[in-house]
Amino acid sequence: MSYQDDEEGVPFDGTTGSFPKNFGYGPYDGDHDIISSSGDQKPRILLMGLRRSGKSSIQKVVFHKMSPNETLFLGSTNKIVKDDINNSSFVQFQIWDFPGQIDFFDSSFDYDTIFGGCGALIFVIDAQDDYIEALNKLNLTVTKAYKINQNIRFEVFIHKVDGLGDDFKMESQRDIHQRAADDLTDSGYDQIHLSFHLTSIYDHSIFEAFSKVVQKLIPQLPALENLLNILNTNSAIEKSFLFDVVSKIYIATDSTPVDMQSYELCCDMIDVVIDLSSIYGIKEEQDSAAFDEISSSLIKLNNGTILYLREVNKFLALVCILREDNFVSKGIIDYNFLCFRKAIQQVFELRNKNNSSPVANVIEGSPVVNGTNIAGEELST
Ligand SMILES: Nc1nc2c(ncn2[C@@H]2O[C@H](COP(=O)(O)OP(=O)(O)OP(=O)(O)O)[C@@H](O)[C@H]2O)c(=O)[nH]1
Repeated sequence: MSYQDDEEGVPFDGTTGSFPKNFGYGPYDGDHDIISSSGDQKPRILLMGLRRSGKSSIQKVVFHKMSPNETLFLGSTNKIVKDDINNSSFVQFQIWDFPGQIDFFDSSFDYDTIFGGCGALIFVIDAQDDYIEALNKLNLTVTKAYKINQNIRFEVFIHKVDGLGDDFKMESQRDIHQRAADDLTDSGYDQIHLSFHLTSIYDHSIFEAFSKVVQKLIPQLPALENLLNILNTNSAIEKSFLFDVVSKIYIATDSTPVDMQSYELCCDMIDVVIDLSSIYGIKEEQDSAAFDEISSSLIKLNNGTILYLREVNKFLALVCILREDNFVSKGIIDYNFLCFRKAIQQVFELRNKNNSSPVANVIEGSPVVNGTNIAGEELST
């Protein structure tokens, strides 16, 4: 393994790491942006489910770096806990962690406000427990929320699957999926779409599932995916992820399927880079961070694969997987990366300029044409 601090990394336009704070996040369909009670435009993600299903643990592990074992000592949540995910992170939204014993007939809860401004609702089901009661609650929650806000995305985390064998895991998922769909049909809501994810805080599955939830709240996702596809094609890269460095959520990847092993490798690489930078990379006299505009790393695996990380801005890193034979043209890859980085910045700048302008919509729909990025520059092949 080799680690290198890329000294010749070109500072980007003098604006690297200084993207405007408001990235224009909103519901994916762009019909209306979510305004929180404080007036901020921030998508809201609700965490619901029965008591002890693992809601608070998920939030703490993914966004507060709590180790999974420490969650054993978490107390029960007895009121709605609102968490602003915006400190030093690209991923900006609010997570509302609900108490498991929430009663939908309690008049003290203002459901119009709660569901009205919500982007995604994650319902957590403990797969190690009997899930019949959880399915009843899921049905009640989803139908109630849908009546108030039809734009909510419903995500079901079949959680704590670390304790289950592979066959049992798949069988539980099939059974839960089937029963939940039947329940919705019985209550006359078969138009509601539920997405299912198998998760555990003891591996990367919870980060992967959360990545997918967050991606659906990023209006620029098609543009980002297209840019990654173009970068891959022109640089002989096999897989690339755009990571939020702090949470290790990937906010976009190219259109090839994600396999867990590649995702885990890339997460581990970010850990290695941050750890090494914290020890050797921080200059004492400056107030510098472990991840900055010259952060870059190259790891050669003994199976002829290369992991290549480059800083995109102070929140985002591009992590690529490619074959060692294709890395001979590193100059081209680096040039293409600079075009990619510039295009990404333009996507967000345009979005920020005018959230609802026709220009922003064009960019969401067709950001890149025939190997040319939206900056009009050709990528090298
Ligand atoms: N095996 C396993 N245990 C988990 C997992 N996630 C959470 N737990 C455990 O589940 C227990 C309950 O977790 P909490 O996060 O407190 O559950 P909660 O849903 O917030 O509970 P309430 O606040 O009562 O609604 C804790 O002991 C966690 O360690 C997981 O992925 N696998």
